[in-house]
Amino acid sequence: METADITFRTRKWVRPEDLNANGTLFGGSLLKWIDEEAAIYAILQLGNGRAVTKYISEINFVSSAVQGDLIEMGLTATRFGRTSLTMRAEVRNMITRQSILTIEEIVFVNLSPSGRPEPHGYTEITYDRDRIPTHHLTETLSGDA
Ligand SMILES: CC(=O)SCCNC(=O)CCNC(=O)[C@H](O)C(C)(C)COP(=O)(O)OP(=O)(O)OC[C@H]1O[C@@H](n2cnc3c(N)ncnc32)[C@H](O)[C@@H]1OP(=O)(O)O
Repeated sequence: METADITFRTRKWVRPEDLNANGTLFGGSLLKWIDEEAAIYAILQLGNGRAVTKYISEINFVSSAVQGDLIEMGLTATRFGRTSLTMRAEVRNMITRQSILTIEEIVFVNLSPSGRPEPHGYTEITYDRDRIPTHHLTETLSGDA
C-alpha cells in the first residue's frame, strides 16, 4: 500500500489495558481506535455528524505493537460516492514507521436526520475545516454566549 498520500494524525500510547493475552496490542482496541478516527474524518469531510460505518474490507494486521509503543493512525479519502465516502487506513509505529495495520476500504454513509442515506454533494478532500457540522457550530456558539 502507498502511504505517501495518507496523513497521520492521531497518536496512541500502547498501555497495559490495550494488550491481549499474548502481551501485544489487542486487535479489538486497534479497530475501535481506527473506526473512531474514520468517523471523525468522515464527519469533517462530509460536514455531517450523522455519518455511519457501512463497510470495512479485509484488515491486514501487518505487525504487532507492544506496551509502551507510540503508534499513529492515518486515513485518506479514496472515493466520494453519492451518499458514501471510502477511506484507506494505515496504522504504523511512530518511531520506526513499521506498518501495523492496513485497511484498503472503510466506507461511511452520510445520513439524513431521519437516518436514511442522503447525498453529500462532495467530490474531493478538503482540510479547510469548512465542513464542520453546522449543528455542532451552532451548539458551540450558543454555549459561548
Ligand atoms: C461510527 C459508527 O460506529 S456507526 C455504527 C455502525 N454502523 C451502523 O450502525 C450502520 C448500520 N447500517 C445502516 O443503518 C444502513 O445499512 C445504512 C443506512 C448505513 C445504509 O443503508 P442501505 O440501505 O445499505 O443504503 P444504500 O443501499 O442506499 O447504500 C448507501 C451507500 O452505501 C454504499 N454501500 C452499501 N452497501 C455497501 C457495501 N456492502 N460495501 C460498500 N458500500 C456499500 C452504497 O453504494 C451507497 O453509496 P453511494 O450512494 O455513494 O453509491
